[in-house]
Amino acid sequence: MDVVIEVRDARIPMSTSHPQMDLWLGNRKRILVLNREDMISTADRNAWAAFFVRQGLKVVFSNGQLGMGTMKLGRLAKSLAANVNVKRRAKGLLPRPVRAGIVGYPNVGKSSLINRLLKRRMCPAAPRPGVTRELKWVRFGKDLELLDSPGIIPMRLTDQAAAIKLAICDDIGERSYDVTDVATILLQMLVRLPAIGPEALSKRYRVDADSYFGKTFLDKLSLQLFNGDVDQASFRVLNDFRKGKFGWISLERPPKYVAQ
Ligand SMILES: Nc1nc2c(ncn2[C@@H]2O[C@H](COP(=O)(O)OP(=O)(O)OP(=O)(O)O)[C@@H](O)[C@H]2O)c(=O)[nH]1
Repeated sequence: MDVVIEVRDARIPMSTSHPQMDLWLGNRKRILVLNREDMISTADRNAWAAFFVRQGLKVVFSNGQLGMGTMKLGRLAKSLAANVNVKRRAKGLLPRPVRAGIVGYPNVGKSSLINRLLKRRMCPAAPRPGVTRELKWVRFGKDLELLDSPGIIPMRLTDQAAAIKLAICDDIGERSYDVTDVATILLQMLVRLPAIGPEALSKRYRVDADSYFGKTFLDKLSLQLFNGDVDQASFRVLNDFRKGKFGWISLERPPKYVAQ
C-alpha cells in the first residue's frame, strides 16, 4: 500500500485507535479519518481537529452514510502518494494507480466510505460489526485503488474503559459483552451529563428512578415495556443512544492542550 487510511469512530477516536497501528504502519504515509462526524457536536469536532493537527496527523472528518469528506479523502490519498509515479517514471516504468488501504476497528464505517466514494455499493456495509470478512480491492477512476479490510481489534482489550465505550458505540460484536452491564454503565454516564440527567431519563422511559440509575432502572423499564426481559430493555437504551435519541454525544474529549 502506498498510503494507509485509518478510520476511527469520531465519538471515540482514542478507543478506536489500535495500540499496534503505529508499529505496523511505521513510516508509511497515513491519513486519519474520523468518521460518523454527524454524531458529534461542532465543538467536539473542532477540539479533535486541533488535537490531531498538533500531533502532526492529517485528519479528515467524514460521514460514510451521506458521503461527506469522501472526495477530499480520495484527493488526499492521491496527492500523498504522488511520488510513487514520479519514482516509477524515473525508472522508465509506466505509472500505476495509487494503492490506498483502509483499516480500522469493526463498524466504524470503512466499507460505507468506499461505497460513497465510488457511488456504488461495492463493499458490503451494515449496522453491525464484523460484516467485511475479507480483503477486497476496488478501483476508483484510473488512478486510485482502495483496499477494504475486515475490522481489526486487539486480541485482548486490556483497557476496560475503552472496551465499554466500544460496546456502547457498537464497534465490537454483541457476543463479546454483557448487554445489561454495558447498558447499566451507559445509564450511569448519561445521568451525570448536564444535558441529560435523571429527569430526562425518567421522562423518556416513564420510569420513576428513585435516584438510582443502574440495573434497578433497567429492571423497572423491562417490567414496564418488555414483560420483564432485561436484555430487551438494555438493547432499547443502547439503541436509543446509538440512534442519537439523547442528542449526539462524544464519549471522549481530547486531552487539554497546555501551551509550552
Ligand atoms: N450515522 C452514521 N452512520 C454511519 C456512518 N458511516 C457508516 N455508518 C453506518 O455504520 C454502519 C457500519 O458501516 P460499515 O461501512 O459496514 O462499517 P465497517 O467499518 O466496514 O464495518 P466492518 O465490516 O465490521 O469492519 C452502517 O450501518 C453504516 O450505514 C456515518 O458517518 N454516520
